[in-house]
Amino acid sequence: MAAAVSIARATDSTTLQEARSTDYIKSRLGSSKPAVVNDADFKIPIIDISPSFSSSLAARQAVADQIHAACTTSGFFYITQHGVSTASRTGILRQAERFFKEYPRDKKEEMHLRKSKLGYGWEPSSYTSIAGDVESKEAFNFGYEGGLDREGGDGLYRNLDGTSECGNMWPEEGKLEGFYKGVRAYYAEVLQLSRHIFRLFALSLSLPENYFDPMMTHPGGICRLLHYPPPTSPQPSTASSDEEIGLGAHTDYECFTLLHSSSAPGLEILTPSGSWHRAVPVPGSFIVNVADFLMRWTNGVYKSTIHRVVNRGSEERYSVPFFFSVNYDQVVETLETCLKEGEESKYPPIKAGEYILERLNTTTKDGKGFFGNADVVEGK
Ligand SMILES: O=C(O)CCC(=O)C(=O)O
Ligand SMILES: [Fe+2]
Repeated sequence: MAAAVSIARATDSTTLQEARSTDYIKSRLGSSKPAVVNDADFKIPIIDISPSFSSSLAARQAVADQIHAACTTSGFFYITQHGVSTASRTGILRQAERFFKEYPRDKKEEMHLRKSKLGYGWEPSSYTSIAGDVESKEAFNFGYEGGLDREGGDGLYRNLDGTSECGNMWPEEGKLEGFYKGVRAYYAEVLQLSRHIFRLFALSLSLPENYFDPMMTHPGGICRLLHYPPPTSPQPSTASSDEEIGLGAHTDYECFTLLHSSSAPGLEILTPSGSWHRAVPVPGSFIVNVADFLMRWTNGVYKSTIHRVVNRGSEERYSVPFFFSVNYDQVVETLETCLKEGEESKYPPIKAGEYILERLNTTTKDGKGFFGNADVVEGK
């Protein structure tokens, strides 16, 4: 991989109209023949990653090989025996529920998304829309800050837009006691786990295990608390054209996502034939999915698969995706080892933070972002 690249255009821009169509999302995922040609090959394996904590390289490689198989087919897999404590996992879901149910509405308004240049803060349902649907989700978003990282970085962390002041907005401690403590305990653990998994991704691509280490010295990691209320009317048990969408069809933008959720299902993954596969929560696991950077590094060999959320049941669904990125000032460009003789990269180089911010901004009505934008309400 070239050490320095000059980028004529910072990103391969997404226009608002383009960003609203599933066909467009698909087109962003490359045009080469997919490794999976039918749904029968589409698997979401459950991978016990305990051997990856072994001192034996062969044991770590064996886990990485299972990751490789998942990433080249569905782009999704569950991980178990990952080491993140039950206390943190239970704690973050409890804090999510408290925030959505107990934190006063006027206080939520004070930390509204439109006050953030970075997509952080309170995101009321329907304020944003990823694919033009009216979405039932309500969210709270926050990013990396030193206090959330047990290992500490190299001190060079920069926001998505290159600025350096902390952009997070937190609920008032007196009004939601213990919220930050619960969030920090969880974030610190999933950040550490993500660093570990990123090394497994390197092994999975036959790269040295520490290949990506210089790219995660001050990594970005956006964490999202999400609430999907039960639908207002009974939903079909399988996909139809008129369901109440929790979160519209999309791919994730970063390296990979670690998803933790309550027991209510909702995540649906687009299969090669175009049907929606329901990924039920497996107790104690995380769902891991390949996101766009890994797709771009591998020239599409690793699948950044379209997914969405529909709550079809009668329970509230809470979920907590953690979007692990490389350093936001890192350029992501196709790995030479992933290009066959004479093959061209399908993806121009991009700067990590700029790409993520641009894609986040397309979830607003005018495509220009949340900041200062009072009128972003979506709906068809
Ligand atoms: O809530 C979920 O289950 C998935 C959320 C998701 O896909 C996202 O926020 O990117
Ligand atoms: Fe997602």
